[in-house]
Amino acid sequence: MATTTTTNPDQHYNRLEEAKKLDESKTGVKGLVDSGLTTIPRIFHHPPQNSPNPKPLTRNPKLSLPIIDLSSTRSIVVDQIRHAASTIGFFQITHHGIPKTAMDHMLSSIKSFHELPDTTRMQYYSRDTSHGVAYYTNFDLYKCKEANWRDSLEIRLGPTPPEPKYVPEVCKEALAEWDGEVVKLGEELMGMLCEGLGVERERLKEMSFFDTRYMSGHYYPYCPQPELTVGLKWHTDPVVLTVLLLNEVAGLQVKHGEDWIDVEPIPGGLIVNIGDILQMMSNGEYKSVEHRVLANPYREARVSIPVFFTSSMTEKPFEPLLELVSLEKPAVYEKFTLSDFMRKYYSEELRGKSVTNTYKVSNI
Ligand SMILES: O=C(O)CCC(=O)C(=O)O
Ligand SMILES: [Fe+2]
Repeated sequence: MATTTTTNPDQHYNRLEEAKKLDESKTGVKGLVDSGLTTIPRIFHHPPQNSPNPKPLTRNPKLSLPIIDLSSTRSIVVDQIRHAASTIGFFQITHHGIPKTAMDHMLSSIKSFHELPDTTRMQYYSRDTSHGVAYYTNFDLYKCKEANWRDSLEIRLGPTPPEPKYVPEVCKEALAEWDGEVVKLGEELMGMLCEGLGVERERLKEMSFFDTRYMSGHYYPYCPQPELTVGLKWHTDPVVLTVLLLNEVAGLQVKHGEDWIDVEPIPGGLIVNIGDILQMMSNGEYKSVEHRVLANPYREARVSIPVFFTSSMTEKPFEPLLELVSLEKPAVYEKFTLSDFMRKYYSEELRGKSVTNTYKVSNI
């Protein structure tokens, strides 16, 4: 029987029942907040090492993400991107060419979706992503040990967008505009990331990186006990590259050594981070770094919209780019396929670096 109980004998609870109850409400954690609850269900309780309290992980206020002005001289930008991608794995970009109006429009349409009346929102609730649109809470709700205080509206952008009938009306207009802008930016970033590695950008195109992209419109409502849970557990992104649009409510943290860096979004800026696939293709040169989101203690909802770029070649064996492999620097990763990688990633709850580790060449 799939029922899980905690190891703490005085805190037995039926995990599966709680998961089902939440799922069957079809209104996510937003629905829980709207019901006026003051304590969070047991399924959201994280062990202290995941959540910021009672033992906060050390935080160094002096550390911050590099900010890269894309309108600077190209060689300087390439150098800054290469450096950030090889160290902290995250950077913030400004003057990236996407109009502020398109960003604001995208953020407000996702917020509006999550704030639609329950009965309207419920019609979209599903864990089936085959139509290209799915609204759910916690993609790994039935697999994870502890759930996150967030809901998501996942939308496939390419190679084929979903049929319009599946796309919530409040998002339609913003979405079309956003995809057009973000694809151009993604291509530009990828060109510069390749240049930083000394690799022809055509090499990544051959692998059809970038034809597959999807976005998640995440919504982190107010949490009445933010010290007991998280908005999103620490993880790395199982993709090539992520471009992340955030509203002004704080919460994202990036791991750097033993520190967690608070990400402070600049109005009009975007966050970029390296995914696991690019880490492996770059033979470990670029870093896919662990990050997490704290539970939102503010009445104002936190909205975040990552666009994930990846490839549609799910069965093609990938390996670190040969240009980056030499006698002095042998391949760090074995051949892998995206389908095998994704199967491993989703077979367990978010679990940080361990999936890329499974492809590490054992003798180095
Ligand atoms: O909400 C955020 O700021 C980050 C979301 C994220 O890391 C993800 O969806 O993979
Ligand atoms: Fe992420």
